[in-house]
Amino acid sequence: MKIAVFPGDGIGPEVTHEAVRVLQALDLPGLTLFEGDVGGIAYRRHGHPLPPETLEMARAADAVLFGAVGDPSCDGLERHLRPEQAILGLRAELGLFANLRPATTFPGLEGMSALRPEIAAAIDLLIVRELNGDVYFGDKGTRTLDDGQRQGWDMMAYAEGEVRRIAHLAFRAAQGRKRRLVSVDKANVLETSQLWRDVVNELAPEYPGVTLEHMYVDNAAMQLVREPGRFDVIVTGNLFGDILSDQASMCVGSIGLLASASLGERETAFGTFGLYEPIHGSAPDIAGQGRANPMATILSAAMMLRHSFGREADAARIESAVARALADGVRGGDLGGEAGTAAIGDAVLERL
Ligand SMILES: NC(=O)C1=CN([C@@H]2O[C@H](COP(=O)(O)OP(=O)(O)OC[C@H]3O[C@@H](n4cnc5c(N)ncnc54)[C@H](O)[C@@H]3O)[C@@H](O)[C@H]2O)C=CC1
Ligand SMILES: CC(C)CC(=O)C(=O)O
Ligand SMILES: [Mg+2]
Repeated sequence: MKIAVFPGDGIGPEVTHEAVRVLQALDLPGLTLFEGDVGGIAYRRHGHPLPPETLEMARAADAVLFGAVGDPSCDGLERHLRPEQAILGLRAELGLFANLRPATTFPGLEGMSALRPEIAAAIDLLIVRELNGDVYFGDKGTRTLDDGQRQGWDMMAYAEGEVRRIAHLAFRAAQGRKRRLVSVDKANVLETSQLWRDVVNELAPEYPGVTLEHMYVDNAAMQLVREPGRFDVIVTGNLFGDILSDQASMCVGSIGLLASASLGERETAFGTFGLYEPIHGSAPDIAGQGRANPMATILSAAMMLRHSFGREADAARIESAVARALADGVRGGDLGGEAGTAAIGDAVLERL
């Protein structure tokens, strides 16, 4: 079991450290961890946010545990050298087209939701976000118009094959859950979205047991806070999925709680190769203070054991330890409490 660990910037190393402690406590057979540089730290050490040796390390591993990248001091760099290119590059180079972002209420935490507790209590949804296309990967630039103004532009595009593979994955995910799929787009305005909707509709007859609904993204943002319990699986593009998942995190209680798995088609001896990371970023505002909540990263390690190593029992063990810590009142600053990063890690370890 070879795991490449890429801590990255800001709170990335702090939260990754706790997730590694949890993995090490599980007595996993043949567990080998190796660490690589990504993001701003990699730019400073190697002149590039995703150095070739880091990419090689990812390719040689069975799974990647990723912290976060992003450093305000790098925001003035040319775009291809910015820290964020590390995660975009890994997703593209490793063919990780499917980003699974589950959001489920934790018992006892309903009061921490930004929503009323009785509304938050019903949340149990999965956002399936396409991760290799959309405006994030289209051509982009800044040009000067005839009247002398600067204009920034980014191309949004989806090929039907890209939509088809993520839609199949989402239909199958819905089959294994409550069999309700909501496809989120902006087909009333965008051609990209109209194609998305057409392709999803073409596949629907292959999944007769799944109820398919289409929803415009503006309405979806509203429904997510009005009645999040109505959602089971949401499938959407890269940009909309990025935004809606941060929003879903506050419906549950904190961005420090939501994990993710990024999967492609590569199979290893143990399961599907994947990259696992919290949905949050490097949080420069709290970095270096030991205040970050590591639960999202710890829960991402659980997703790794499930999807990349077929170790459901170990995954469930971690998830239940996190849930029990929360039920026992262990709260980071993001949840109105006093527990620091290491104390939260300790609390999870004690309950494993
Ligand atoms: N996958 C990645 O590596 C991502 C990187 N980023 C990058 O991270 C940097 C900061 O971006 P922001 O927009 O501020 O988003 P962010 O997710 O880093 O932080 C947003 C807010 O949530 C808080 N927060 C985030 N994670 C937390 C945790 N585990 N515990 C407690 N509080 C937490 C932060 O303190 C901040 O107030 C940027 O450079 C951005 O590009 C952003 C999102 C994803
Ligand atoms: C930093 C971005 C590239 C991505 C992002 O915000 C995310 O994946 O959640
Ligand atoms: Mg994001």
